Order: sequence, then C-alpha cells, then structure tokens
Amino acid sequence: MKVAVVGLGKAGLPLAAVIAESGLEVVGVDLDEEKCKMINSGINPIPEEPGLDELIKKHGGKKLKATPNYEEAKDCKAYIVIVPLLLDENKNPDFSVLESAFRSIGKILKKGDLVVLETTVPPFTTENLVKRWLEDESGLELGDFYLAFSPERIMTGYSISRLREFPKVIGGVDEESGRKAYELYKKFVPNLHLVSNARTAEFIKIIEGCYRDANIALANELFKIAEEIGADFFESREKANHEFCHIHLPSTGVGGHCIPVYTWFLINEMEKGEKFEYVRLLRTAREINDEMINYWAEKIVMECMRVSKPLSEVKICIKGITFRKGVKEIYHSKNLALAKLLAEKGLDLGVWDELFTPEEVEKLGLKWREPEEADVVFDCFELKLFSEMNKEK
Ligand SMILES: NC(=O)c1ccc[n+]([C@@H]2O[C@H](COP(=O)([O-])OP(=O)(O)OC[C@H]3O[C@@H](n4cnc5c(N)ncnc54)[C@H](O)[C@@H]3O)[C@@H](O)[C@H]2O)c1
Ligand SMILES: CC(=O)N[C@@H]1[C@@H](OP(=O)(O)OP(=O)(O)OC[C@H]2O[C@@H](n3ccc(=O)[nH]c3=O)[C@H](O)[C@@H]2O)O[C@H](CO)[C@@H](O)[C@@H]1O
Repeated sequence: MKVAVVGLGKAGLPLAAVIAESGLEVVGVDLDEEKCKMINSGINPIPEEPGLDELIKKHGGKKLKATPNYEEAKDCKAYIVIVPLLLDENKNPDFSVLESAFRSIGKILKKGDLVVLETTVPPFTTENLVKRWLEDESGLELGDFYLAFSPERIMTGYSISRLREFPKVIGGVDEESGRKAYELYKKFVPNLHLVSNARTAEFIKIIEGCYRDANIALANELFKIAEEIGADFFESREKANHEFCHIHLPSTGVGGHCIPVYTWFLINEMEKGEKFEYVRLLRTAREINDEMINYWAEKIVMECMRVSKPLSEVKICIKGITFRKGVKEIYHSKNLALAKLLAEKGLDLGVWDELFTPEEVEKLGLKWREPEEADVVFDCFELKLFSEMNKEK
C-alpha cells in the first residue's frame, strides 16, 4: 500500500520516515523543491532530529520519494496531512495552507481512499472544513472516501522515539473512517488508541496544550509569590511535587508553535458563543504567561540600576533567545520578545544564543553580545540574573 504524507516539515518528515521504515511505500509531498531534492538524495534537512539521518539515508529517494507535485501521489491509497496552521493578527486560525493542501488532494482523490489530518486544529475542522474541501474538489461524498483525525504529538528533538513509544489517538468522522484509519496507523504506530470520533481526537490534542499553559501560568504566579515572600521557589517545587502534584517550571512565558496557539482555539470557540465564563482560566493563563516578559524586564531594569553607570550605558545581555532550550526555533519566543522589549525601552541591549551566529542575530534586528562583555546578564532558561554588583541572583 502506498501512503502520501503531505508536508515534510519538523513533524511530517519524521512521520514519513517512520512509515517508510515500517515497510510501506511513501510519497512525500512538499512545496519546497529544495527540501524534496535533499530527501531524495538521502540528505536529512532536519539534522538536529535524533535518529532521522539514518532513516532518510536509508529510505530517501527509495521507499520515501519526495515531490512538490501532488499528481505524483495520485496512486496512493491514503493521504496524511501535516502542514502548518497559524493564527492571524486577531488570534483566529488561518486555514489557508490547510485549504490549499486539501484542495490539491481533492483533485487526485479516488473512491476508497483514506485521508487523515494530523495538524492541530480547532474542534469541527475535520468534519466540517476538511470534508467540504475534499468533496468540493473531488466530486465524491464522504462514504466514497474515508476521513479521520490523528493529532501529531511529537516534540522536536524526540520525534522518532515519540512516534514509536508515545500514545497516539485516532478518530474518524464516521465509524468506518475510524476503523480504516486505525488499521492503517497500526502498521507503523505501536501505541495507538481509537477514540469515538474525529472531534474527540481534535479536543484531546488541544486540552493537552491547555493543561500545560494553565500549569505554567500557575508556576509563573507561584514563582512571583516566592520571590515576594523570600522563599526559594525551586527548592519548594522540588519538595512539593509528588505523584499527585506536578508544579511546572516558571519562565519568561510560553512560546513555540503549539501551546500559545492551541488554547486560543477553545477560547475563541467559547467566546464566539458568549460562553466567556467557560474559558476564564484559559484566558487568564494566556495573559499571565504573556505578561511574564514585563515582570522580567522590570527585574532586569532594577538590576541595571545597581550598576554604577547611567542606565542607558549599562550593557545588558539576554542569554538564550529560542522559545525553549536546545531548539533553534524563535516562533512566539518570549525570550526574544523580552530582548525586543528591553531594546525598545532604549536600553543598551545585546543578545547571545549558542544556536545562533552574530550575523543571524543581527538579521533579527538585535545586537550580538557575549555574556562576558555585559554588565548585566539574564539567562532566559535558567532564569538567572547576573551583574557585576551581584554575581548571581
Ligand atoms: N514541530 C512540532 O513540534 C510539532 C509538534 C506537534 C504537532 N505539530 C503540528 O504539525 C504542524 C506542522 O508543523 P511543522 O513543525 O512540521 O511545520 P514546518 O514549518 O516545519 O513544516 C511544514 C511543511 O509544510 C510544507 N507545506 C506548506 N504548505 C504546503 C502545501 N500546501 N502542500 C504541501 N506542503 C506544504 C512546507 O514547505 C514545510 O516543509 C503544526 O501546525 C502542528 O499542528 C508540530
Ligand atoms: C513536553 C511536550 O510534550 N510538549 C509538547 C509541546 O512541545 P513544545 O515544543 O512546544 O515545548 P514545551 O516543552 O511544551 O514548551 C513550550 C513553552 O513552554 C515553556 N515551558 C515549558 C514547560 C514548563 O514547565 N514551563 C515553561 O515555561 C517553554 O519554555 C516553551 O516556551 O508542544 C507540542 C506541539 O503540539 C505538544 O505535542 C507537546 O505538548
């Protein structure tokens, strides 16, 4: 059986490689021609993903053929889609990439084919929008083809191992679709769970993000309280956590493609129906996390005021600009937002990040600065503030 994976990004490529490794033939469709060429030559475009190099070397151009052309996937029996969904400036989902991908699949869809969406989406997306796009373009009706949702639950840096070990859920828009999708995925996902329907599978993925967002907001709030009363947050957390209590880590806020985006799916859905009281905690958690950069900016400015120089001449270094440690990704990065906020205040701000070059930092409109050359250093991952006056705070 031949399977198409549409979108060979950080989430799609590891999945395509794992499917190829299971013995199935895979056509990877991605609009990025360069990326397709690399994959077909056995070169991994995401070298930082452990375990992916060997799979691409083994299957690229063989069991996994990449192409920018949907026509080359027309003899596939299943289409798995994992292209991005972003938020527009009003925090509403921008479906344009998904729509374009599904309309392209609709043009080559045949009777009996299975389509599975993996991109995290608001509830109802699979059963309403995706079904409509496919029916519009193919002239077929659901029942002629099968449609399901199975959320991608990887974490960059652990993608291959997660696909092999982590529980994965799948749900069809109807019973038959769920069954067909489960049968296919069982061939390459060992820890697979069929759930009631696609809407439930969509919800499962979103609430995981909501749980993390709310708990990180709690950690951030408790951290501020601990600082205020002079308690050691990290020691307290370590001793408070046990089987039934898991206090998360405080931070400069929640970044990345996932968590700061998904919570809005539920907030928007409820607020559209004027159910404001149903999403009070989710909205507040978003606000608390987003406001953490103001809290840290204030602390940094206070530290600068202890240096015996005029404030505007104090050299600040923000250490770490990625949204989390070890991943070269700045989407929704609160560490980067903190650096920009300080620069906008007119302070002498430089940044340093082990994953970036000075040229890359300058392209972001920021100054490069080694921590050793700064008067005040804030380590975004360790949440440590250093200065000449106060070596470690
Ligand atoms: N990266 C993660 O950690 C992660 C984790 C869990 C879930 N996800 C989900 O995966 C989705 C995709 O994320 P990603 O990190 O892989 O994104 P990415 O930006 O790394 O890759 C997306 C890929 O899709 C391709 N593409 C765009 N439009 C296309 C189209 N019309 N047809 C074919 N290809 C197209 C792009 O060229 C790119 O290669 C996210 O929106 C999210 O829902 C990602
Ligand atoms: C652990 C995990 O499986 N996560 C995944 C997540 O991955 P991710 O890449 O977004 O990374 P995270 O680790 O969740 O961090 C996000 C942001 O939260 C900050 N943070 C984190 C923990 C904490 O205790 N305190 C914090 O402040 C951190 O600095 C960063 O900015 O999204 C995926 C995509 O859907 C999900 O599959 C999935 O939930």
